[in-house]
Amino acid sequence: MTDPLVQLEQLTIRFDDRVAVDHVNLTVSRGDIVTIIGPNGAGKTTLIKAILGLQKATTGRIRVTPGLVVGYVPQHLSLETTLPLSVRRFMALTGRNATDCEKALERTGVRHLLNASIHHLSGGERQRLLLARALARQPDLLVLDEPAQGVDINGQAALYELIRELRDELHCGVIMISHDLHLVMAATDHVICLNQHVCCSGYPADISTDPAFVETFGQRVAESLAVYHHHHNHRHNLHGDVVPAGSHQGGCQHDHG
Ligand SMILES: Nc1ncnc2c1ncn2[C@@H]1O[C@H](COP(=O)(O)OP(=O)(O)OP(=O)(O)O)[C@@H](O)[C@H]1O
Repeated sequence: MTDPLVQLEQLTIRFDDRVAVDHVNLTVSRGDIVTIIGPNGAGKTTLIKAILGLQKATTGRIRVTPGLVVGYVPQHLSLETTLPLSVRRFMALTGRNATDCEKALERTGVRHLLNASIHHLSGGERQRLLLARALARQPDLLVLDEPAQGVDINGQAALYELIRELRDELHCGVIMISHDLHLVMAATDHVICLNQHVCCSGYPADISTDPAFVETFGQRVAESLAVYHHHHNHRHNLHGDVVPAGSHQGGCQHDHG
């Protein structure tokens, strides 16, 4: 099924005179797992915030299916550390009943922590709790901002596997930001390499061999993911600005074809 949940059309977001997101087209449908990769400051979180309705478009359109239920796992969770807060209470803040909350915790593998203080959770446990909170809403769309941060390497693979399973069970769409390139390549249907604008996008196997990817992430990363060459019509520097073809400024090189 290809029910579009979110469509971005030529989305551009500027902060003063700086372009954070530049003419991005993107569709997330039910059943999709779309992963956004890109260097620091590439506009990934800004793009996600636009999908969540937390950031206005400067130009372009953000279309969201009416009544869309979104489950969001943020990059940072700021909590008042002096206030005691158990996992049970944290989950109750979703407004879902205890059974739904416990089911969600069970599904993400942290039900045994029900009475633990959320301030004492490990990085991996915290991510699974945040995923359970998102899951308790029975979302149509899961939005995950670096879901595997603080998770050890074995745990990362398991977490991405869990995300795939949840996609299948809920038949939801998933859009996530990730820096774990190897795991992303294995666990994603569609990758978008963002550097303000979309440098390259497609199936993981194609992206990993795209020169735009090589330019953005460096030769070493690219070599570990295999490389092929195709046509380019421009380059851009490390700030994401387009520079004329043939220029030797560092950055990402690609076409929009
Ligand atoms: N509210 C804001 N006001 C002004 N500038 C902002 C605002 N939010 C983000 N920016 C700028 O927009 C650019 C993109 O930021 P964003 O957080 O989207 O990048 P990112 O790709 O998620 O980076 P990272 O990988 O480091 O998390 C950055 O230069 C950032 O400083």
